[in-house]
Amino acid sequence: MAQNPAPQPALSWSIVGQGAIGLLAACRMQQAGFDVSLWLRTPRLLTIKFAHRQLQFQPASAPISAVLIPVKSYAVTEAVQTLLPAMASDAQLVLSHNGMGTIEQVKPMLAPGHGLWFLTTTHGALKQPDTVQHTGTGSSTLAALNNAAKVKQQQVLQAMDIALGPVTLTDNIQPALWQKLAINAVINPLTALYNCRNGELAAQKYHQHIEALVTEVCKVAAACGYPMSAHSTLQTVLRVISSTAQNFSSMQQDLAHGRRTEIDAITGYVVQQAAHHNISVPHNQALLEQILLRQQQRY
Ligand SMILES: NC(=O)C1=CN([C@@H]2O[C@H](COP(=O)(O)OP(=O)(O)OC[C@H]3O[C@@H](n4cnc5c(N)ncnc54)[C@H](OP(=O)(O)O)[C@@H]3O)[C@@H](O)[C@H]2O)C=CC1
Ligand SMILES: CC(C)(CO)C(=O)C(=O)O
Repeated sequence: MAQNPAPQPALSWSIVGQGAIGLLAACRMQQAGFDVSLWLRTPRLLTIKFAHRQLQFQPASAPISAVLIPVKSYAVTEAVQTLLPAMASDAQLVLSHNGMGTIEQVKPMLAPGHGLWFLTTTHGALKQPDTVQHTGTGSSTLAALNNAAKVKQQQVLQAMDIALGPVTLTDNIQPALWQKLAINAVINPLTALYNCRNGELAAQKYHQHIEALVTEVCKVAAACGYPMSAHSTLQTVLRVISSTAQNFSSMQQDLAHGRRTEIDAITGYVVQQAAHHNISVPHNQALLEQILLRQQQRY
């Protein structure tokens, strides 16, 4: 007779940084009873206000058994490098960020027992000094990226469902990442360039440009083995423009505050993959150059 697998004991979780998404996840997990600590550049006790309550987090200490890494795409490999000496031999690592390219960089850094995951989310969060706000209710897609992850699936899924759920577990994260990439490759650079809220991109004057960007991303996705319909991807992008109309995108905010953007992992990734497959992407190429120039002037 088939038996249900024995329930696995909950893991202790560490979360990297004190950014918006990481603190949202940390607060929700602590409120649900999880043992959560923070991996900060300077280890210390951190008090954060969330939903009218003050929550306290201890600094993470070795050995780390599970870690959520919700840092900007360009900060992922350095974060993993600094975590490695503190990680248990069967530690679980969950990457979570906008943009692409980090999975290939992180995989070879890990020991055979380290489980690797990717979680992509549509939740929105805002960090202000000592406070984190849940600014947009969303959902997440999660996938195990190696065999050492599959062994701990039940525990990681249960924790991520509390942190940034509801979570859909998938065998292959790539289609979800390409869909998110198409959204970010349109909204982020355009709002950064025109210094506007997401909703302003619904104006007719931007429609042709958006359609051209989406068509190029879909051609590149197909060449990479993830075909996406240009028509339905465009509808998805327009839906996100409308559902996040009042938001300033992360790239608009980064440029406005003189911070480094994630353009390399978003439009840069599209252009790099296009070159690899000999596909012409003039609209994405031009946007990449414009944002890099703005970033150089401000960062
Ligand atoms: N905010 C949102 O609503 C959403 C964000 N995302 C994506 O999620 C990712 C994270 O976003 P967000 O939370 O806004 O980003 P933030 O930059 O606000 O947060 C990242 C945090 O991680 C810290 N950090 C980075 N590297 C290390 C390290 N090696 N050790 C310790 N701390 C480190 C950063 O510190 P420091 O500043 O010192 O580098 C910062 O506090 C991004 O890719 C973003 O695009 C996706 C959906 C929504
Ligand atoms: C979906 C979108 C565009 C919401 O603003 C986003 O992910 C971002 O700003 O980085």
